[in-house]
Amino acid sequence: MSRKASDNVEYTLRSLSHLMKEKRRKKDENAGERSLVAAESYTSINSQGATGGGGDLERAARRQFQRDVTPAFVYVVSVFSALGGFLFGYDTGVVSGAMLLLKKQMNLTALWQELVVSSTVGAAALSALLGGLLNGTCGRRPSILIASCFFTAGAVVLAAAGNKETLLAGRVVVGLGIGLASMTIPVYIAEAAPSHLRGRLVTINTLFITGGQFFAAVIDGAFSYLAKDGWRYMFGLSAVPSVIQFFGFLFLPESPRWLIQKGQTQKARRVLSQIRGNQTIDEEYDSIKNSIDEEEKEVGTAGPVICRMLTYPPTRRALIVGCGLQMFQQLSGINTVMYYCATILQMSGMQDDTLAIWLSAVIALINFIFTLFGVWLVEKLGRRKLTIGSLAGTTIALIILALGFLLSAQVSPPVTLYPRNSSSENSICTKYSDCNGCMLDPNCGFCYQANKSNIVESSCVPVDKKFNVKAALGRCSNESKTEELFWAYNYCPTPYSWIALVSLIIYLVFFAPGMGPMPWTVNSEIYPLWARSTGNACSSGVNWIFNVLISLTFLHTAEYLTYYGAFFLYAGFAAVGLIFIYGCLPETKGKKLEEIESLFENKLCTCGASESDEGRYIEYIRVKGSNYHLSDNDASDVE
Ligand SMILES: O[C@H]1[C@H](O)[C@@H](O)[C@H](O)[C@@H](O)[C@H]1O
Repeated sequence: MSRKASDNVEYTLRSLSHLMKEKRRKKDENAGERSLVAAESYTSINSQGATGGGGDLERAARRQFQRDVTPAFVYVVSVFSALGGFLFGYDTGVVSGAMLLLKKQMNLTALWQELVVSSTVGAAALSALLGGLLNGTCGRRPSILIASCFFTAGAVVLAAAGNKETLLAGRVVVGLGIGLASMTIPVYIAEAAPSHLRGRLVTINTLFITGGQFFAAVIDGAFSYLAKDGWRYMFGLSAVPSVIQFFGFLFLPESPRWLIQKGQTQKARRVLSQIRGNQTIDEEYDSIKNSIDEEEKEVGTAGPVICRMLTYPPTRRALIVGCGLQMFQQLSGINTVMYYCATILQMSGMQDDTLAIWLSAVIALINFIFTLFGVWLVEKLGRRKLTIGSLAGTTIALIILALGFLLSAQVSPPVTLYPRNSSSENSICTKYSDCNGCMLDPNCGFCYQANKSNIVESSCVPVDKKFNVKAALGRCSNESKTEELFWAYNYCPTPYSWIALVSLIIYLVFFAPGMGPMPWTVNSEIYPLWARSTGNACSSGVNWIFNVLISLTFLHTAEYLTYYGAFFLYAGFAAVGLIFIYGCLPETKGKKLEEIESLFENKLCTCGASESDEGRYIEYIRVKGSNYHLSDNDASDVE
């Protein structure tokens, strides 16, 4: 054995024996047992692999220890739950590709298209708000089972829909599932996870949301070639994960915290032992039970939960932070980017419909990959730093996006050709003197003749409302474009269009790891047990309401404020959000759910717990500079 390795082993054994003595002295059974497990595994690894050198030993010990501390079952629980996140992402994402085919096959007017898209989001808002009641009274598990029934039923109705009314009904049913899943799943995972992994496991749910959005974009691309019934497959496929989730949850347990709250002691103990593996659960059980009893004494049990939450300062503050986070997530325009990225990409010069669909898939993939970064970063940086860094980057990206559009608007090509006999239909568009004005009017498109990338002659003409891909009359009304004649609907040919594409990517690189997942993660942890369902119902409801508001108003906002105005507006919202989060979001990393309420005891906006706070509840054994996270007790034990 090398000198360095033998030093390490000796040092470790001394630390461990010291730790065990301390533990025995304190007669703390739980912590003592856990240390023993770690000590045994560490010593056995040392005796087997001493030749491997200090680094290998340390890594092996850490791996062994993590296996002991985190049984695989909690990962199984999280992944099955996160299938609900996948369906949330899939069902909100798939509609844009399905719509391209549907509007032709079912002759959908603009109003019907808008109804089919936003009915889901509206229903999600409603069911998220009502889901709090279901969660509180029936439990998390039945709520998830009901959500998967909604997902499956919605998928079947949509895939079989014979008319637009059935289509609308199917989208509403799917929306009910999305809303219920979006508020229940983060809570369920947070209540089952051990505190040192909670952030990571809840963030996996958002990873699945973005995964669902990416998968939807790929399915949209693949089935877009099946012009006749491609949309049926797009919608119907979502029945597969929802059925898997349903059957999985028949075997998965109820949240132990909910069971304790409802007084189902034996069952709660059984579930807790099941998800904590070979660790003793007495300490965790007692701390949950005590905190419920104390809260009941302090807040009482009379009256509706929302009233108690609003009159009790810590939960009122938590609610403001939780709803604020969800509101600013949507106000920073993520869904404008996700729903309209094909349009935004077309504006940056990609004229081909299929190419735009595939590029949307690339954008969704970027969102997914960078959410994965969030999963990795959340337990390293903590929620606060991650959210602040993410929103700061998002704000800058929005400003660049807006500047890109501003620059494009300034060099917007002028209209040079006006029809000689302007009919009434024509006159809506003849009032525009350049492409920018023409593009912003949904009734008009820009028809231009280009000669080696120079625009020679151009006019603003009414669009053929049915397909948007050609003009209703005059030049460009013939679908077989001549070589030099181009039709630009919703965009203008300018040399600065690439800025939109680049800033869209920067936007997602910053948004995805922090502002995407953190509002969900933080909301799953900041409320005490009695207020958790209601708190999450309210904040998820706020998320969906602002989602509808922003995505429904984007095109109108762009019409009134122009595109750069709209993005400057979102940048302004994001900047206000940054101030709010900087002032009000405390760090919850590593804290037990029962400890988090204390962060909201002081008046709002003095938060931002320092790293040194962790000394209170994180125990380390130091092996020459390497820290092994052992238990959630007082660090002074090992000093
Ligand atoms: O956290 C998610 C995620 O960032 C999605 O990409 C977005 O579409 C949702 O609205 C949001 O809630």
